[in-house]
Amino acid sequence: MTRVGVNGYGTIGKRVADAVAAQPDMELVGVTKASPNYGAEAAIRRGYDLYAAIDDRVDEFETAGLTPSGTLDDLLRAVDVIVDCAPSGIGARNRAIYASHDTPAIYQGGEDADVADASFNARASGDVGDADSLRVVSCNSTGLSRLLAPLDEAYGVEKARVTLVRRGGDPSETDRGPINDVVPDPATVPSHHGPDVNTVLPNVAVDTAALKAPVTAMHTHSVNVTLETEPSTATVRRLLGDETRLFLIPEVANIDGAGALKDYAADVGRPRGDLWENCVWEESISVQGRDLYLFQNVHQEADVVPENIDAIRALTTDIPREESVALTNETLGIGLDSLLADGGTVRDPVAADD
Ligand SMILES: NC(=O)C1=CN([C@@H]2O[C@H](COP(=O)(O)OP(=O)(O)OC[C@H]3O[C@@H](n4cnc5c(N)ncnc54)[C@H](O)[C@@H]3O)[C@@H](O)[C@H]2O)C=CC1
Ligand SMILES: O=C(OP(=O)(O)O)[C@H](O)COP(=O)(O)O
Repeated sequence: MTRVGVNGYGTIGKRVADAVAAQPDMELVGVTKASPNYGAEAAIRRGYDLYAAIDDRVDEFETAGLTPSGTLDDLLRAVDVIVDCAPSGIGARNRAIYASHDTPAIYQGGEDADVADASFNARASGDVGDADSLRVVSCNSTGLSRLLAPLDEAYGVEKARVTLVRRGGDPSETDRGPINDVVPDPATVPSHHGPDVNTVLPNVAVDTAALKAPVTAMHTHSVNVTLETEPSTATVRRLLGDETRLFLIPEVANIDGAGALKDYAADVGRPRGDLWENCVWEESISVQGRDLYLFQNVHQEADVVPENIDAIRALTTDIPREESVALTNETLGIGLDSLLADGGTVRDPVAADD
């Protein structure tokens, strides 16, 4: 049983905590919060042991009636691995604390790649060897790595070009922007996403350009990949459809954007309406010569969560990657196979294309 702590119970941390608690081979020892806000109260209501992320704030928790089980140091003494889910940049500052306890650590994509011994994506990374720390690449890079790895293996990727329309902030981030604009962010090319993908897929040529839009639900990627061979549209659809962490949205489902996707996720019982899979519009997948085009959406709050679970196993056990992925998928319920997929309007043109 791997004893796990989560440092930073925010958007990512609370989801990672739930996912850890669902694993048969992991024990969630506790979670930290920096302040005794509604998130701290919710953690206690969910039955998680709450620790103060910052030593001298214990009084604040006590005053709020949320007496913590201890501080981050206490948590680190009780775990085999810590998952850092603190705000971007704080993870790098926490590194020395984890090192002082000799505690293996997993960091998130808001940190620079050199925060850890290796960057990680369950589908794309090679063996992590004897790494003592891993960094799960960002939500957008996770979405791109899951897509590009099978394409490169099957057909070879000569060059991928991706335009990312990023959500301005998460639904709870009222202070985020833009409010009424679409902003190149960064205005320079490439954005950090292509180089981030290369930390797990070093041999795949990928250029990324990014914008921010005043939406909160999901990121949208417009993808063009020049392949080294000329597969048919049908075979690419089949290849991507066989990937467990890619959900091919059937045309007949009439899901036209992030609003309907999140609605569907909630309707089928996903916790918090989370979509752990990349969501690829099946009818958008088209091959012209060696050029592949498609649109996909990425739920930024959720897609890195299963990757964190597989990163924990990669860091602390000898369980083979495929076994870990299968167990994570099974315990979380990953693999949205739409009941509509075989009866919809999309399959007919595919059959004709074969
Ligand atoms: N929100 C997103 O869309 C995604 C975020 N990430 C990355 O995940 C990491 C966490 O991001 P979010 O969950 O969005 O942040 P968040 O702001 O929602 O949550 C961070 C949590 O850390 C706590 N915290 C503050 N100071 C701390 C400290 N010194 N030590 C420990 N905890 C502290 C806060 O109380 C808060 O609960 C960042 O690296 C981010 O770039 C990665 C993928 C997607
Ligand atoms: O890791 C993320 O995005 P990224 O892949 O664009 O770096 C998360 O969506 C966090 O993005 P934010 O830095 O806008 O909060």
